[in-house]
Amino acid sequence: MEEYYSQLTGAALRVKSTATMGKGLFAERDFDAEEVILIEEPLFAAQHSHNKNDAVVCGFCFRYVGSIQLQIQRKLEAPETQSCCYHEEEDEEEDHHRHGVSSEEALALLKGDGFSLPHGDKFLLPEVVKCSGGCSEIYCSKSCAQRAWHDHHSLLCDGVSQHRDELVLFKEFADETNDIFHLASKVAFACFFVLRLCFTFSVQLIAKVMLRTKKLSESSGVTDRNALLEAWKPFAMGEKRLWWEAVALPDDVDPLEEASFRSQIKELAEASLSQLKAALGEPEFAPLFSLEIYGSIIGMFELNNLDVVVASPVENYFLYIQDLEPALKEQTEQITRPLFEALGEKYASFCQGSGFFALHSCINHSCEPNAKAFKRDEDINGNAVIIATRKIMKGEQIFTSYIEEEDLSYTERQAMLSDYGFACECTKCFREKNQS
Ligand SMILES: C[S@@+](CC[C@H](N)C(=O)[O-])C[C@H]1O[C@@H](n2cnc3c(N)ncnc32)[C@H](O)[C@@H]1O
Repeated sequence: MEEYYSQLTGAALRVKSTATMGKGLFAERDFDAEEVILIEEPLFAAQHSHNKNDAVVCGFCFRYVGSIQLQIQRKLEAPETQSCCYHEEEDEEEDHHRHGVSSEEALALLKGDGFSLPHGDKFLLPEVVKCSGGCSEIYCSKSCAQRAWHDHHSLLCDGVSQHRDELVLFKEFADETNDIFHLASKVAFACFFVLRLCFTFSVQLIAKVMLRTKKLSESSGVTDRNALLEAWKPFAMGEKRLWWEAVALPDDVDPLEEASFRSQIKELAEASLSQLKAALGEPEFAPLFSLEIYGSIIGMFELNNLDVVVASPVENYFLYIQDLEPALKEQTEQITRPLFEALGEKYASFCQGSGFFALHSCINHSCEPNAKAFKRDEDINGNAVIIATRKIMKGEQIFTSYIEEEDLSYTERQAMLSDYGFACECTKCFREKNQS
């Protein structure tokens, strides 16, 4: 384990076992407060499907692409209720920000002959590079397109896949799972959302392992079995539990119904696995398609998934306009105001996804953390960035907080963390537990 992680950490960090929390990430040198501890690319990641109109980004590194004009156009074209997190109150609030300019009117302006967004040249974005296989995936550069292709996309691209129909069926199955649940709607929603995410992730992970296995057995001549074990290594390291055992029991499920809830989830995984087998299963990869492995892949996401967030250049653009000197601002807003008004709250919506990060997922929780995930202005892609929140000395373990409410009481914090499936063993909890 330490050897595998040492290839990823470099000299400043180390992954090693802890007494009570499994493995953890440790500082191998001092870090100053506010210093960047880690910048890490995801092993795999995906933009949430409901976010695709809010942010047009590279399918590999999540950088915004095209132009500010294209980004605004996509936001305006998005159907009103496309978000999975649709809240009526938010929509009402959004309406207050609109002053009678409809999306259609704003789009007509944007697409009008000779329209050019004032000061758009101060916010240049990389040109859109289309997938060479002919599907709808887009990238910010040829290099990202090639990396995605070799990493997983050559097995999944609609334009070239021999199993296109099966992949579509698998995806549709995930999309329709909310009908399968007979329990309360909140439960259905939570599991539905996880399963959709897991569709994207499991196919990406499995395609990635298959392609890497093929490459390893071609280049080094090792047996398929050994190559498969080597390709699986990054995921073998991730903390895993079977999904149907790891998932927290939702509040609205009667504890007496727990066994039935877990067995429904297991059946769901089983059914989705048979779709996945039809789409990607090749005999030499049979071990990847067992229910135990599939359940633990989904369980690993459940335990280790991290948000992928990229700030919006559209928000920065409108902030820039707002800060122009008064005469220029007035002149510019003659053109941009209708767009701003039609966008409403959407002007600030940003890129959202989830990802699996080899090192970030080794960071344990503390209710008095010494680090946090933080994006600086220059962090314009989906990489995770961890910074120190105080001076950290060589040898200390790096901790972030998994919850936002670190000031709550011991009992309240433990209750929140039980949703993550563990009892917190951090120094603050240890102190407070012994005081009470
Ligand atoms: C994202 S993983 C962190 C890495 C993990 N320790 C490992 O071995 O892979 C989260 C898991 O680490 C353990 N963990 C993290 N913080 C903890 C804490 N404060 N107290 C006890 N266990 C903790 C729990 O098992 C939790 O489910």
